Amino acid sequence: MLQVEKLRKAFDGFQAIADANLSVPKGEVVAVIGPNGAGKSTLFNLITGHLQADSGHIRFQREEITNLAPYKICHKGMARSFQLINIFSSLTVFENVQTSVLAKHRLDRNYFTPSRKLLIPETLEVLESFGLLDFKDRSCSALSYGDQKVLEIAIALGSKPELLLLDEPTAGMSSEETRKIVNLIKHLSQEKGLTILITEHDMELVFDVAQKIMVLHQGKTIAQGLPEDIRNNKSVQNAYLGEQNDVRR
Ligand SMILES: Nc1ncnc2c1ncn2[C@@H]1O[C@H](COP(=O)(O)OP(=O)(O)OP(=O)(O)O)[C@@H](O)[C@H]1O
Repeated sequence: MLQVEKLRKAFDGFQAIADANLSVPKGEVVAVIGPNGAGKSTLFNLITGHLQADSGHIRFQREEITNLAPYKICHKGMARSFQLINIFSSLTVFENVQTSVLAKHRLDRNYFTPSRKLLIPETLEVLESFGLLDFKDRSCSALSYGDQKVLEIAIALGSKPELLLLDEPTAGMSSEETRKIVNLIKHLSQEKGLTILITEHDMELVFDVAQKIMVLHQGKTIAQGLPEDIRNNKSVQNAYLGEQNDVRR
């Protein structure tokens, strides 16, 4: 579904992505792991068009999407959540999800009908599937951190994507909130057949949810394969030596 080939990106001469290669098969959960500063967020920003690549290729559903604008990539069926929660905190839970459902149907610029009257059943359906129906009229700022993250994923899915990118979805979460996100990822993958690309420092989570793992080190893909192969890979173990997150744990 997604192929990244020989991708490169430098910031003022610093090669943040030096040679990234990644293949995400349809229907799988694929994790990108790597020590701090390996280039995981930069890679995500390149894939979603939030950064421009210097060279290399990104193909989504066999179509070249390298350096397209983020909204064009989104309309092709890719959605993401960010490392820091990215919701409109002054809007209600319902309004946040409705905004993304409207965008999917390209009704966010409909000047003739008040947008709050559009696509109500579809918005309610998304809220229900995420267990957020009871909170629909609440201001987002009143939600717990964990529920805000669930809401952010619900917003991303409001656009009915084929591929969902999750950038460190459990950063800063309690173990209970983390469990909720793990269950959500499994549900979206197993029940809804969604393809998911995730970056995460929590190795327990990665080995629990991912069918395939790609390891990034100093901007280069150093390994890509089944979780067990990655766990036993010597270069991966070396890349993690001295790091807080030991891949063998
Ligand atoms: N806009 C930027 N300008 C300059 N350098 C940047 C920029 N964005 C990232 N970098 C650098 O690129 C490298 C990779 O950063 P990136 O955030 O992609 O790593 P990461 O693997 O996501 O790290 P972490 O796990 O800590 O989130 C780092 O050295 C970072 O300082």
